[in-house]
Amino acid sequence: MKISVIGTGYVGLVTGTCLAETGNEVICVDIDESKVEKMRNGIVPIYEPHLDVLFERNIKANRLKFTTSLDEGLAHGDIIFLALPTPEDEDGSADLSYVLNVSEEIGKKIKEYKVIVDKSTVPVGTAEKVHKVIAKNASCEFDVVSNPEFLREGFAVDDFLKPERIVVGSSSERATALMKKLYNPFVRSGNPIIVMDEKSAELTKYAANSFLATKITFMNEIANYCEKVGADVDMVRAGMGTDSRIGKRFLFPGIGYGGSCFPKDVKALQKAGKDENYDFKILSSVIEINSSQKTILLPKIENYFKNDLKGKTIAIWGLAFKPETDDIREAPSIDMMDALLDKGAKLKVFDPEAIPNIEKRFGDKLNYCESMYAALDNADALLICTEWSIFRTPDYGRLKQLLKNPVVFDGRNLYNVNDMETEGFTYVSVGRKTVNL
Ligand SMILES: NC(=O)c1ccc[n+]([C@@H]2O[C@H](COP(=O)([O-])OP(=O)(O)OC[C@H]3O[C@@H](n4cnc5c(N)ncnc54)[C@H](O)[C@@H]3O)[C@@H](O)[C@H]2O)c1
Ligand SMILES: O=c1ccn([C@@H]2O[C@H](COP(=O)(O)OP(=O)(O)O[C@H]3O[C@H](CO)[C@@H](O)[C@H](O)[C@H]3O)[C@@H](O)[C@H]2O)c(=O)[nH]1
Repeated sequence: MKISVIGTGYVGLVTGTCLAETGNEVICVDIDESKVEKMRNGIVPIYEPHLDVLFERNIKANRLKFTTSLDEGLAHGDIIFLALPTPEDEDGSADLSYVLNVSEEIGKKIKEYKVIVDKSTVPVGTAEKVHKVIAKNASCEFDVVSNPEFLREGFAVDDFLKPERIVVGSSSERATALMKKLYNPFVRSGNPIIVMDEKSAELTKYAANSFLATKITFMNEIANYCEKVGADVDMVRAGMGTDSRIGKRFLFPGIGYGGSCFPKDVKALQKAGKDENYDFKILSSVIEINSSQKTILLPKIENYFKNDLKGKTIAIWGLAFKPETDDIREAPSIDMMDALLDKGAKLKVFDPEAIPNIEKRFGDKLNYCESMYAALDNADALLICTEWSIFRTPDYGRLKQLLKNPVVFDGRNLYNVNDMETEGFTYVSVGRKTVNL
């Protein structure tokens, strides 16, 4: 099939590449000329595990192409995917300007039947708006489908190739048949393509993200309470998660959720509720709790240094909003670094992939280090913000040798509390016993 993808970010590039992988001819369109130039030269512009192999082989096979020309993209695809940003607007709602502006162009430019597929995360009613905007100028038939994307950064290729489900919001039999033909190769193991109306599809995405953000936030509250009463959140998590009605996943407490999706999507659903005079009380709490959770370790760090962080050097491991990505959008590390800098601390930071993006945000305010151990040299304490695998089994001897004080503030509960106690570290984590303080 001939496919065009408009917007070549984390979602668009993965979508385009994976659809080329099943034999489709794909053109990806992006307005960012430098990005398109890189991709034309065979460079993947983001860090996403396993994407490079598929990317390279589909470019070689001539199934995956890149352009800055919307005209070229629209002429090519029978199915046109919109994978455009829907960032948070000032009032918390989703900014639909990218989606609607491109839709307006689509209306002016298409000359034969096309299926326009919205893959961006958008509020209920957007498919209808997109349809109207295109219809204003369109001289041919077209259908608009809502097809929310559920991939996770860091696992995006696997999530796309082996989805647990595919949601298709469509009221056109013709468009639904094309979507099924396109996606059947991805659900051969029997996972469903769930067809529903457009509005329900749009809400499914916000509901799923808001539920997951709520699940994490609930565990963060349990963790905070564990500290008050001397319970261990790891034990509570194990005890709860084995109940299949609750499930083991997304129960990991820490310094809050971040990323390009949960924070903005929870706020967008809350705002969409408000617009209908519906008060999503649970979402308001989730937003509030997550905001304070991001800096939950700050008072503990201040307390350790007797409320004087001026001139103290803190080493930070992990800056991306989660492991296996270079994405720093809404990363808890940013809140922690802003707060620590504000208190006069100096920061030596390390992340396997996110330093170029962090450097754009913080410039020369941070000391960027080449390795996790380089960050520790002469630092007064270590703070862990992201659970990259390489941090999981550190050389404790080296840690003690390099740090001025053997103290670790762990925002992701990476280490066994008893091991840290035996090794002689002062160890502060989330929802568990603090040792050697
Ligand atoms: N990142 C994720 O993990 C994820 C997962 C599921 C859904 N989503 C949703 O998918 C959408 C895209 O997210 P993303 O993370 O891929 O965004 P992104 O910011 O990584 O990428 C968006 C791309 O669109 C391009 N663009 C902007 N305006 C354009 C235009 N007029 N024409 C062509 N290209 C244009 C940008 O240059 C950029 O490359 C959002 O609605 C997001 O909420 C994201
Ligand atoms: O038990 C957990 C799981 C996650 N997180 C945090 O939650 C955030 C989001 O993590 P994750 O969901 O793994 O990453 P995303 O790539 O943001 O993916 C989410 O957002 C995407 C964009 O909408 C959706 O497509 C995915 O299904 C949804 O999981 C990160 O800051 C994690 O550190 C926790 O704190 N505890």
